[in-house]
This record gives sequence, C-alpha cells and structure tokens, in this order.
Amino acid sequence: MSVVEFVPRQTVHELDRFIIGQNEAKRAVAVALRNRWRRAQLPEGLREEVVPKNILMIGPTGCGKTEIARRLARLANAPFLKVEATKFTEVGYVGRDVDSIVRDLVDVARTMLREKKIKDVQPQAEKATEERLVEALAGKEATADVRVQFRQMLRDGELEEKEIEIEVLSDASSASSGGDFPPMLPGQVVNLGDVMRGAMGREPVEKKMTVAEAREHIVREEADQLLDEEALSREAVAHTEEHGIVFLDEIDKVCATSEQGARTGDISREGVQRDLLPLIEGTTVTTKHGSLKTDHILFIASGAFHIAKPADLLPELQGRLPIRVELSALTRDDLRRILLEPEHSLVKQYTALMATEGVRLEFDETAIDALAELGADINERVENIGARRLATVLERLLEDISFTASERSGEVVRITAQEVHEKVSPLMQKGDLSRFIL
Ligand SMILES: Nc1ncnc2c1ncn2[C@@H]1O[C@H](COP(=O)(O)OP(=O)(O)OP(=O)(O)O)[C@@H](O)[C@H]1O
Repeated sequence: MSVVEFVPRQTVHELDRFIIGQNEAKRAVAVALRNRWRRAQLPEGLREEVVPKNILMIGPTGCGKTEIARRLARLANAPFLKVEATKFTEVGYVGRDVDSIVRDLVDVARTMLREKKIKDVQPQAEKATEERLVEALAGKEATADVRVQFRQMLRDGELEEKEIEIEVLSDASSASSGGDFPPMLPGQVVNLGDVMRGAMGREPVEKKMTVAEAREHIVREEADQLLDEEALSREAVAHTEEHGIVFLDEIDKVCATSEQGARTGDISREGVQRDLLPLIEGTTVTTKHGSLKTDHILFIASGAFHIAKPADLLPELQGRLPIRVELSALTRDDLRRILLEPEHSLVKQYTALMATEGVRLEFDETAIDALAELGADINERVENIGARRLATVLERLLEDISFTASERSGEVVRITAQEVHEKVSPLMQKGDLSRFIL
C-alpha cells in the first residue's frame, strides 16, 4: 500500500486542519512519521538497528491525544489501533493476551488493504457481473443479438426490479471479512491454505432475487475471486511491521505509584507493563496471517498522569518511550476555536445534518462565545472532560431543533447567546444532577 511521505512541517499543517493547538505533540508525531521514511532510506544493516522513537503523551482527558494519533495514522495510510492499557488488568487476563494488540492491528491492516484492492479490481468484477446477469436474463443459448439487447437494457437500468434465478455462493459476506476464526493459542501454527479454503469453500446455491440484488452479490463474489488472499495476508503483515501505529491509552493507570504499591501490594499493574514491554522492545507474534515482528511498530502511549508520574513506569518502559510531550488542558478560547475551526467541527456537523432536512442553522458569534464559556465553566465545576464537553452541551442546546427539524423545512434557525444561556445554564444550577445531564 502506498504510504504518504510528508515532511514534518507538512504533517503538522495537515494535523492543524483537525486539531487546535497542541503543537508540541503534533511536532513529535510528525518527526516520528518522518523517521520511518528516513529509516527506509538507510542501507539494510543499519536500517534494522534504528528503533522507533516511541512517544509518551501526557495530558488531561479529551484534549486531543487520541485525535492526533488517529489523524496521523489516517494521513499516513498506516494501520492504527487504540487500546486501553487497563484492559489487561481485568479479571481473567493472562499474560499473552497483550499479543492480541498485534493480531488486531494486522487485522486492521488487512481490512484496509482488502478495501483498497477491492476498489482496484472493481471494474473487472463489474464487467464479469454484467456477463453473468446477461446470461441469467437471456439464457445460455441466447444469440449474440439478444445478449446485446439485454446488455443495453441492463445498462439503461430497465431491468433492476426484474426477478431472476441465479447461482450465488452461500453467505458471500462472511468471506469478505476474512471469516471468523477462533483466537490462536500461543505457539499455534496456522496453515494459511486451510484458512483460505475455509473462507472460500462456500457452496453454490440457486437463489431468486431482483437484478439489483443479484448484482450486489455477484460483484462481491467476483471481486473476492480476483483477490489473492495469501498475498494479501503477506502484505498486511509487512505493512503492519513497517507502518503500524499502536495508541496505548491510560498507561498511567497501570503504574503503581510507590505509595500505592506499598499500600495495596498491587503487582498486577506492573505485570501489565512487563507484558507490554516485549511488544514495544520488539518480539515476534504469531497471527493468523503469519508471524509478525513488532520491532518497528510505532507505540504512542498516553495518560493524564495526575497521580502516577512517568517516572513510576518500569525503567525499561521509560527507556522505550523516549519522547515526552505534554498537552495542555483546553482553555475557553481553545474550546471556541474547536467549535469553529476544525474541518469537521461539531458546529459544521450539526449545520450539515440540519441542512439535510432543509433547515438552515446559523450560530451567532456570541452564541459560540457563550458555548465555549459554558463548556469551560462546566469542565471546571463538574469535571474536566476537555473538548468532549462541547458534544454534551451542544446536544442539549439543539435537542429541540433536532427533534422538530423534519417538520421545519425551509426555516432559518438562529442560535443566540441568550438561547444558549436559557437552555444550558439552568442545568448547571442543578448541583449533582448536572453530572448526569451535561
Ligand atoms: N485540541 C483539539 N482540537 C480539536 N478537537 C479536539 C481537541 N481535543 C479534543 N478534541 C475532540 O475531543 C474529542 C476527544 O478527544 P481525544 O479522543 O483526542 O481525547 P484524549 O486526549 O485522547 O483523551 P483520553 O485520554 O480520555 O482518550 C475528539 O472528538 C476530538 O476531536
């Protein structure tokens, strides 16, 4: 899969389209991305020696940590996975479960590659589909003339509702997701040939359906047949090894601070760090698509570090997360900009949604100011959940309009500061209740 090769300044510029502020973090991920390209330019021996400079993002919840990592991955066409480190402290957890991170990541890569390949073979699949539809409509014995006529009618969309009997493979949809396979046991070896036969060994069945439905089925089937599943698996592994990005959230929650450790004797959290370590240091994990080396996967760990400090992480883990960036809590002005500036900001999303109903939603500048002010205020008084607060506040504000928009086509609805105060402020006065509704 082609990978976009941005220089750091371009990466930051692209991230600026979606994320307000947090410059230091943007610069760090931009450099990490460029380092991958730099490494690829090196002679082979040296290339293997260069390990990724993994990043530790420190900042309160909802301030853009995940968003930066996710956008970076999307920008770079890199397979991306977000995992909460605390997931591995749950009851029933066994050490090797952390390998599932890599298995899930390679699944993401395979799905990405598959979608891309499906698009590539689409024209070929559509052509073959047309032939099969013509045959189903005209019959096997039809003359060339008759076939031409049917083909024309098909292309003109005149036969979409016509029912035909057609042979399709049973349950084509499960094959496109690669099928469902039980989780692997450590050390288990999977024969790829068996896997593919399992996915492909579907029975042909005669089914009656409209031309439109049949087309959907057949295109998928034809596209499936044009894909080389084994090559796809190999490519997914290679793509993950070179370009995978794992976002490890809540890493601070698997630190036992020295006080806590002494008090609770909590070794399970430290155990999670020990289990994660080989993945970050570089190990080989068996996946259903083949063995995968984790040495060059980029890990971005993140946490608020309110109680535990980065120095409470295992020293080996600290060493593997050499780049530290702090993200700042969002101010009132940040919230205002977040409402307005990002390419798909919440205000733009709501406006577009209402436009589908023919309602024109307009926000006064003072309304935006009031929303940001309220958001910052509630964050301070109730709990700081960062930009996520804007979603709850806006939802409250626009609840009525959302409900009635379908009956108000043609109207222009103007949102003013006064309305913001009327609809949202009273909820703030409700003491503890505001925790549940805002
Ligand atoms: N600086 C920002 N600019 C634009 N949008 C932001 C910013 N910070 C947060 N958001 C928005 O707020 C939501 C939550 O942000 P995000 O998922 O990045 O939080 P986080 O910092 O990773 O927190 P957590 O550690 O709790 O996951 C996202 O929808 C994101 O788009």
